[in-house]
Amino acid sequence: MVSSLAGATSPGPAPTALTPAPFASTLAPPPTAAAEQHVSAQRHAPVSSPEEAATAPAEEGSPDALLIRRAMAEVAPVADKVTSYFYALLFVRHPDLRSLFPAAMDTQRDRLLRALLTAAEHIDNKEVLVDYLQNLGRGHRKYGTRAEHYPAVGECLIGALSKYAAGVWNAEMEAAWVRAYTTISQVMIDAAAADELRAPAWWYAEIVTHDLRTPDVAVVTVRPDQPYPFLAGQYTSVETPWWPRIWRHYSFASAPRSDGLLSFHVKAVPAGWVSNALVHRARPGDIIRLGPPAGSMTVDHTTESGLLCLGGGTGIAPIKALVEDVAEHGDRRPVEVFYGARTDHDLYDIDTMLRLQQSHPWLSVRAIIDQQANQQLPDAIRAYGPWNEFDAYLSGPPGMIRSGMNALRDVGIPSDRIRHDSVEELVAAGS
Ligand SMILES: NC(=O)C1=CN([C@@H]2O[C@H](COP(=O)(O)OP(=O)(O)OC[C@H]3O[C@@H](n4cnc5c(N)ncnc54)[C@H](O)[C@@H]3O)[C@@H](O)[C@H]2O)C=CC1
Repeated sequence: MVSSLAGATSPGPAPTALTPAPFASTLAPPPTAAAEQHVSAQRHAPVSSPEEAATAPAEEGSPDALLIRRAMAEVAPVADKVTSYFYALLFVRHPDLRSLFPAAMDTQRDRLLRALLTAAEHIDNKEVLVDYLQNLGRGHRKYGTRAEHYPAVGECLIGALSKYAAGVWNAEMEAAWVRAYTTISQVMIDAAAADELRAPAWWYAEIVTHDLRTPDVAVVTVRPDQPYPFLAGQYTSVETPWWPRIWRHYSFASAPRSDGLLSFHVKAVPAGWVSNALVHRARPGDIIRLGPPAGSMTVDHTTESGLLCLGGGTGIAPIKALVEDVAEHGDRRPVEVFYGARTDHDLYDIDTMLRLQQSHPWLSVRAIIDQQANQQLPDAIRAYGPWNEFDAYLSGPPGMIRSGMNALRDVGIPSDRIRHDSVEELVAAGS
């Protein structure tokens, strides 16, 4: 399945052969309301905005990275056009691929650009890139993506870039993109192939309980059709029967349970198809689909450091899972949870957290209500501490993650001891 990008390119000489693959989410059908989901967990994941990425110092990096960034900077002002043209090319030239994507493509649009920026930003940082792409490769199995689809995506990607970066595009730049895409696609294809040997592409799960905690937050518990291995602090993707091929990420709200059940905290957000369906439509007996587990916001059981956990809104879900995980390991490490919400009505899971606090002397839970405290969650930690012996966990809306990173660094926790979900999607959620 080696292919060439030749046909897709405009100026410049012939292409390098390529073993294709899509950038991050190009074949992934995702989504809309960015707030409806959170994403890939990474330890001290690089969080930068598209604007920052586009204006990153152009002079640093390998020759390929410089060429890639140059093209990115050129297309940044017309990102929407590039994305539309890319999908138009893909579906016209490869109509068989259309069925891998959701019926409504409007929400798909900016994911490609984000994925490109992420890949371009990290092209020199193999460790981060490989982790990210392996995850994507595994995650693409549930969309029905196969190795032979990747060349088509590569062709159309280069086709779209060469058209909109025409002012700077040349043979050298094209070769750099081809090399990058070849690497990217191969990592994804290999990860998917390895995963195929040990796990299904997706799981079916039946909703067993549906607990509406506030007018727009539900705790949904499901029973997967076969064992679902995961770690506390991870997340999965969820597809409902009402919106085929539209997947959203949700963190597991409990550590793995002996009865195999999984639970999620879902907030219905404006224009959030999946979240509204899960909160307002789903009932026990309904069947949803789950993708594989992902994310590295997990407890490091090799250390005895304390855990400082910040959970904002439904971001408390994985924090609860982490607390249960520490309890199950009998570690008795200090765990300090700050649970932030806009009003006291939004503290929908405070009873559970307080019950956990009662059972575990090493656990402290503090509710921070914006209105009452006159400050947002991350600032609250400054009044406590010292925190230099703690690892930190951040879970919540993108703006909270950003200001949480700053607050944590200010109180002496280095970024390599801070874990949180989400790289580029947090950014795209536009805090
Ligand atoms: N693993 C993760 O990171 C998870 C993330 N989430 C995300 O958490 C969000 C939850 O939404 P809601 O419940 O509506 O939360 P929300 O928007 O009501 O915020 C909850 C609290 O976080 C703090 N906060 C919010 N924005 C902030 C900012 N810009 N700077 C500092 N602090 C800020 C405030 O204290 C606020 O009360 C969603 O975006 C969801 O995708 C949800 C579950 C897991």
